[in-house]
Amino acid sequence: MPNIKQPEASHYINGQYVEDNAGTELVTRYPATGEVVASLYAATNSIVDHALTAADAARASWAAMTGSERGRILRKAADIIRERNRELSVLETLDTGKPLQETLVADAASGADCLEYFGAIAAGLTGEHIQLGKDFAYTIREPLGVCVGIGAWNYPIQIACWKAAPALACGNTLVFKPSEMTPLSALKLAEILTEAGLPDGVFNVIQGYGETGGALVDDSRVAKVSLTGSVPTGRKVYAAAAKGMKHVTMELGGKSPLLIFDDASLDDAVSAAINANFYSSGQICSNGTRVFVQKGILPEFLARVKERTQKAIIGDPLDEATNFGPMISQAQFDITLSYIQKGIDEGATLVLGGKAHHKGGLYVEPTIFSDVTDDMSIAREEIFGPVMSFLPFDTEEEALRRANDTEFGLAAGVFTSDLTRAHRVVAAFEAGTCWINTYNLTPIEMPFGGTKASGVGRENAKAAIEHYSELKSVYVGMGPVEAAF
Ligand SMILES: NC(=O)c1ccc[n+]([C@@H]2O[C@H](COP(=O)([O-])OP(=O)(O)OC[C@H]3O[C@@H](n4cnc5c(N)ncnc54)[C@H](O)[C@@H]3O)[C@@H](O)[C@H]2O)c1
Ligand SMILES: O=CCc1c[nH]c2ccc(O)cc12
Repeated sequence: MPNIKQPEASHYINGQYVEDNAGTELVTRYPATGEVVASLYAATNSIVDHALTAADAARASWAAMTGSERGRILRKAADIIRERNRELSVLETLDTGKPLQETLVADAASGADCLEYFGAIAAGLTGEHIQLGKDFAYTIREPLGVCVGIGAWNYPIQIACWKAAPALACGNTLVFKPSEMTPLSALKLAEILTEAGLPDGVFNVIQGYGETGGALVDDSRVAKVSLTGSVPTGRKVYAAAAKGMKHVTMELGGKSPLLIFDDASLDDAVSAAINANFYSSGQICSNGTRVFVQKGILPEFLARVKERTQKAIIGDPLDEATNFGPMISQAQFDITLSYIQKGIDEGATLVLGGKAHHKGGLYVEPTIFSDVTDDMSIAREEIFGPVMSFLPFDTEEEALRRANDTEFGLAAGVFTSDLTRAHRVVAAFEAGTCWINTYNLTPIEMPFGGTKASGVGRENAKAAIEHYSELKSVYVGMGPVEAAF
């Protein structure tokens, strides 16, 4: 493991590192070997208050700057992230265990894209003029105030940027709490934003477990909460935010369907099914883990997926040849293996994998099940691990009914060469993000988010602006004012 410089302290508030070693210790380990990467402390009440006080104090002057001024800082931060992509990617690999081959292209890079995108549109965030005869109205687009971001562990810097960039572009300030399992890259983002010229207090990072997140959500100074996490956490955070009538964005879990029709380009569909289940060792919220395949092509499709999956290079995530890494944590490793056992016990056929990988560490083999039925646990519950389930279907109507028969609604995909069918199917999907003849592409220019239990609101694209600002309506009477008496 490369020697990484320990962060100067656990938290970043008001443009500088801050420590309070009265907090609970928070140790982050390299999932490939269990070696300690860094040792930090969770926020005490005083750190939570310090961060919120800083964000509240910075609010007025940040909101008073022009969009162009704010945008310039975000774009500069994007440039610095790109210059330091390798260093940030190594850090992300150490924290998450994801292959460097992935983090070099998907994590900080997506964060930079996001800062650049919102940096570019910041100057154009305006209200509108509404002519009403001789009277008129106009709207003023205002920031919400102090926002709180709470992150999951699978895409730490990407999640921090997907929240910070739109929040800051709209003139809000932010306190971000990364997942307790991946605390490091958000601190680097804070350093970079300061270097890019961000005024102190506008972006703050504090570490902690769920209770720190809870303390942030409950604070009366907070106007908005954006959570990326599981559905059970989402329910708690949404309920707590509702007490204070706060705005929310909820980016939660999923059990997304991927429908492969018999007229699909099989090579493309096989690649998509592999990406949709094994990229990041299956630890992606929008993964297409229920792969519905039309009966006629199922044997060949399954054979091709199996053959290609056997070529996965499982190894040290820091080796750029590795394309399949360990699970993030012992808990995620145990959960995944227990679902695999449930799959076997409930009668699915294990086609490939199914075991802890012989290399040791927290590796679970890429696993494929066929003969999966809709009622099985592996077809109903989010696993968040490398477990692909094949479900055969006969007709479009049947596939759609079964695809939608879930509490989740994050994402869905369809492979077919029949364009009419493709659009008909996505129109019927109960999911916030859909793909036709591809899967899991999440460019910043496209809104991302879920319906049903998978979430509320959208990240990225212009849609995110509506979730980080609100409109004040102003009616202008040009006279005279008439009254009944
Ligand atoms: N929709 C998306 O964009 C998206 C992206 C990535 C991950 N996810 C989902 O995230 C989950 C995996 O991440 P995880 O295990 O870190 O999720 P999690 O729900 O356990 O934790 C997420 C974050 O919430 C915090 N938290 C926990 N309890 C809290 C509480 N009561 N109040 C405030 N904060 C609290 C945690 O400390 C962590 O920072 C999966 O379900 C996955 O699908 C969703
Ligand atoms: O889980 C994090 C966000 C996300 C959802 N789908 C994808 C696909 C590829 C990524 O790099 C990130 C994500």
